[in-house]
Amino acid sequence: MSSAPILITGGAQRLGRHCAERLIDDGHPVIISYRRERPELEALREKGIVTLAADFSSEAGILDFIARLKATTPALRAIVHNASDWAPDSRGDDAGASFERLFRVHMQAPYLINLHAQALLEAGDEPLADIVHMTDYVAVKGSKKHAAYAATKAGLDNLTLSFAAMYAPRIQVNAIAPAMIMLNEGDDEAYAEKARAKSAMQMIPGPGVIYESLRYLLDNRFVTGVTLPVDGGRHLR
Ligand SMILES: NC(=O)C1=CN([C@@H]2O[C@H](COP(=O)(O)OP(=O)(O)OC[C@H]3O[C@@H](n4cnc5c(N)ncnc54)[C@H](OP(=O)(O)O)[C@@H]3O)[C@@H](O)[C@H]2O)C=CC1
Ligand SMILES: Nc1nc2c(c(=O)[nH]1)N=C([C@H](O)[C@@H](O)CO)CN2
Repeated sequence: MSSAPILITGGAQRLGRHCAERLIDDGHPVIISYRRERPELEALREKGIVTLAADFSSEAGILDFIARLKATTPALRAIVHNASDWAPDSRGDDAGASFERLFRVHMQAPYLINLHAQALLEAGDEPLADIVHMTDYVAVKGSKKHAAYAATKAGLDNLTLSFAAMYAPRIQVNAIAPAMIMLNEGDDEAYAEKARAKSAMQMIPGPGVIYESLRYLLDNRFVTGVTLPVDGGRHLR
């Protein structure tokens, strides 16, 4: 078991929190980034998860997080770029600012963190290290209502190929492309029914399937430059 921690960005809730808790339960040290302080973070801290504040809405904010990450640990076993903003497209004056915000969290933050954290990943006590980009099924399909989100996730998906080539053979770089893993607050049964019908498996699985996919990538020593679809067979519908 590696003593170097695994970093999960945006790990204060939902999929990132689930993976952070499963990893620490499996004996891995974990660091998460969070944007908003809240009571739930205390429970994670009590489990031994290190929490670092991060706001990736500006380059300065990204670089400030990187500096504090480097001051927190001398090595990393893996980085999971999970932080994300599922913002619908705006048709107002803020459309450009909204696109820029999604570019920064989905593309610029993973790009700069990957560049600056290469040495941390290579300093780990295991022969290999991993970077995992959380993308989305819509990166290859597009989205009528989340075009900026889909485009910036597509950019993150492309970064998987470039960093996999740049960082082989010491660091594996892969992506996980989910679709409808868990509902959001306020999603009613009608929405859930529509969502279930979108995939061949006709279910909303919950975050366990993402942890299983992350485990596969972390445990496999011969997989890099790939995007793992975890979408219940959306392409079959
Ligand atoms: N949930 C699903 O069904 C699906 C999820 N995915 C992808 O899986 C990943 C996890 O999804 P999910 O758990 O729902 O994600 P969330 O929507 O819960 O977002 C995760 C975290 O990202 C953080 N975040 C958002 N914007 C910023 C920012 N500018 N700077 C720093 N942190 C930020 C938030 O922090 P805070 O709360 O502290 O503000 C939030 O807790 C995401 O990448 C998502 O795109 C893809 C398809 C389906
Ligand atoms: N950052 C987030 N990204 C996404 C979310 C979310 O809640 N946060 N949710 C989805 C939806 O489940 C979508 O897949 C439904 O079709 C997509 N991305």
